Amino acid sequence: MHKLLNTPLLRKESYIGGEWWRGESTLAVHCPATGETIETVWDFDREAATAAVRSAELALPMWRDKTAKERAHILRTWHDEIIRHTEELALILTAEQGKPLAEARAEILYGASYIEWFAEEAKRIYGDVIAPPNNDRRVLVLKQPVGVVAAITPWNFPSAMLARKLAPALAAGCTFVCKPAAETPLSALALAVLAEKAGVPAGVFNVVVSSRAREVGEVFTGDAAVRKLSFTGSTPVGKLLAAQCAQTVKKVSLELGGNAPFIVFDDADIDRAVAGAIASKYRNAGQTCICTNRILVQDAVYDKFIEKYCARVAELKIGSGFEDGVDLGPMITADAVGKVARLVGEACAAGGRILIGGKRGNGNGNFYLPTVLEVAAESPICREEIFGPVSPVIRFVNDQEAVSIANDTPYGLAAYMYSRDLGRIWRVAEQLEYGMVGINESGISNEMAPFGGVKESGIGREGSKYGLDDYLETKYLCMGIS
Ligand SMILES: NC(=O)c1ccc[n+]([C@@H]2O[C@H](COP(=O)([O-])OP(=O)(O)OC[C@H]3O[C@@H](n4cnc5c(N)ncnc54)[C@H](O)[C@@H]3O)[C@@H](O)[C@H]2O)c1
Ligand SMILES: O=C[C@H](O)CS(=O)(=O)O
Repeated sequence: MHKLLNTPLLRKESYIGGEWWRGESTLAVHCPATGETIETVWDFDREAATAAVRSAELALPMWRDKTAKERAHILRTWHDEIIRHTEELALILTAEQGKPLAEARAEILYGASYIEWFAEEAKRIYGDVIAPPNNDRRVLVLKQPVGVVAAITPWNFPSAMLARKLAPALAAGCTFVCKPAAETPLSALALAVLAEKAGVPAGVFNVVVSSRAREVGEVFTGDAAVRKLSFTGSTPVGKLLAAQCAQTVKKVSLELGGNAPFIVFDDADIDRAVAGAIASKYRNAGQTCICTNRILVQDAVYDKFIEKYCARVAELKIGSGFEDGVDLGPMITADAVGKVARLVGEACAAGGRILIGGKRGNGNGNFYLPTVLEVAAESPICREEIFGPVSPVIRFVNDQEAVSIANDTPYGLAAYMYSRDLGRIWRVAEQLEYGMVGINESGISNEMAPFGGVKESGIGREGSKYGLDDYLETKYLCMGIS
């Protein structure tokens, strides 16, 4: 395996209460490009999850009572340590998740940007003094940390999705326990190494690695000391966890699945639209929540778009994320490849036509060729989150048809539209039932913007000035002064 093995950031133990825990059983972490085992890590269960919650509960008063400036300094130091170790973190990420190194480096920097952002926002948590209804009292509002936060994160961005949660939580004065995806635990453990180095106090940040997700989830959602669950993952699991949280009325942040439409109108800059669609569709081999899931192209420019788009797809290079010049790495597992193959087969059975790709890649890795197929809006592939390198393309006639097709899904995370008509942009963007809309731009993710969805794509926002609210409680003080 790549030279990453010699980095002290590579840990087997889970990080609980400021200690590195060794367990009684292990789980293997595989390289999706080759199938080889890159590391075995200790595999924990509900007891360790409970111990982590107790550690976070014990550390809460100390962390909550630090000044905002003290918390900000520690977060900023953590950010600086991450930046200093970007290359090692990126190598670990590519090894366990498979994405090209350039994307892995970008993810590390992207996650670090949330820690930097909320180190700054920590000092901007404001309350209110409100005009009283009577002169014998004063009305005040305090913002206070929610308390112990539990997080469960996915394998597709194993570093950034964790950073996007821990940053606002710790900035607000909360303490934090998390369970990374069992496919990609190493990135979270590497962040814990740097947390310790940056002076994050024991018990403030805890990482529990487990193959028994349900067990750990039952602790995180059931323990009354946990006052908030922040989950990023599939919509079905998000629904299950939210229901479990209801028993103790926890706050929840849910960043769930997507079914992004990418709408190309007849007045669009076609070259810009092609570039935007390639970037949005094939990043992380199509395994991102905001990947384009359906491409809608207006009749008058359909043939021109298809010709240019397929030419660009044909140039995409797939291979190991460690290879120079690779555009697409492997998918996370063989099952993930199987799901994509099933969706393509169903689309073809329903009348879809493959224009390029449509089959598994060579070698023993989890590869699927970048694929474009023409489908009807009703095709089964348009109903599911593909989460793979496949572009279904749909032809439409008028604006209202495009909006109707785009909104015809339970999901509402990201949508994209390309047009140069200002009136059309406003009319369509306001009608799209999505939390985020890219207009002539598909690179929409950054720490300064509120990331999140509507409908069955989630609850809450991550990043931006709005992101801190999800980790704060509002307390009203009515002070009699007579
Ligand atoms: N909206 C966003 O910001 C965002 C970001 C990344 C991924 N996602 C979504 O995540 C999905 C892909 O990630 P995934 O395959 O890891 O999703 P997943 O829902 O299968 O797993 C996500 C996490 O939940 C855990 N988990 C699974 N079942 C659980 C249970 N019963 N109890 C407790 N924990 C459980 C997993 O171990 C993992 O850590 C896609 O749907 C994608 O759209 C959304
Ligand atoms: O997969 C979901 C991620 O949130 C995508 S991004 O890294 O935020 O663009």
